[in-house]
Amino acid sequence: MAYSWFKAFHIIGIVVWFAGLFYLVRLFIYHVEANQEPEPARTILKNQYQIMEKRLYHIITTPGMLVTVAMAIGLLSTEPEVLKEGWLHFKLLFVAILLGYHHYCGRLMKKLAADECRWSGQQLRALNEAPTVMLVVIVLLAVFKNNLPTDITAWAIFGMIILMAVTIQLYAKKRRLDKEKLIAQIGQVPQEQS
Ligand code: HEM
Repeated sequence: MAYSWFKAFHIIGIVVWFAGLFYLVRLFIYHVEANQEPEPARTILKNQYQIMEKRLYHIITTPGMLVTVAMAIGLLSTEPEVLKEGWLHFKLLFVAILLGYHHYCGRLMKKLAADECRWSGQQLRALNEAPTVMLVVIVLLAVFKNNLPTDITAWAIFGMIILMAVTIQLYAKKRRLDKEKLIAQIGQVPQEQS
């Protein structure tokens, strides 16, 4: 029974942790792109994003991570023989990378606050794909364990995920280009009239 409770809250922790990780880097993107706004909007937006990032990191993301890890320790102490299984070793490798990513997001947040972040919006968008990859790999390892499927269904699902990711990226790019075009047009209107 204790094992099921640990597992349930392990999964709840994961949902909270990832919600925080995904939204945090999205806020970083808005924060960096606020530099393109004229004053006083730039300062107002940057200050607002800074507050939102801090709250999200300290009140949602880090507690989500702590619940996930604490419940994982509960799972392992209830059934220590799981520690000998190969899938768990692979999973722990990816979890270690994820923890590194979490820590790095905290550092980026401080750099943004100090106006020292050198990442562009485009680079941050690419960075925001990293937790998706880790989520997919870790969940597949946790569910399939040592029997990761390699049949046609598995490849079809994998292909669909890639297709969805590419479509989302292309759509986001199109929206950015449309916005840039609109800004350029608006910029030209007063010049044409004068
Ligand atoms: C902190 C390191 C972690 C450890 C030591 C750990 C360990 C475990 C263990 C022992 C189980 C129970 C397996 C079972 O009974 O079938 C489990 C379940 C699970 N873990 Fe983790 N985990 C960790 C982090 C994560 C992370 C970061 C994710 C997601 C990204 C994750 C996703 C899952 C899922 C989805 C299950 C449920 C699998 C199922 O019931 O089929 N775990 N974990």
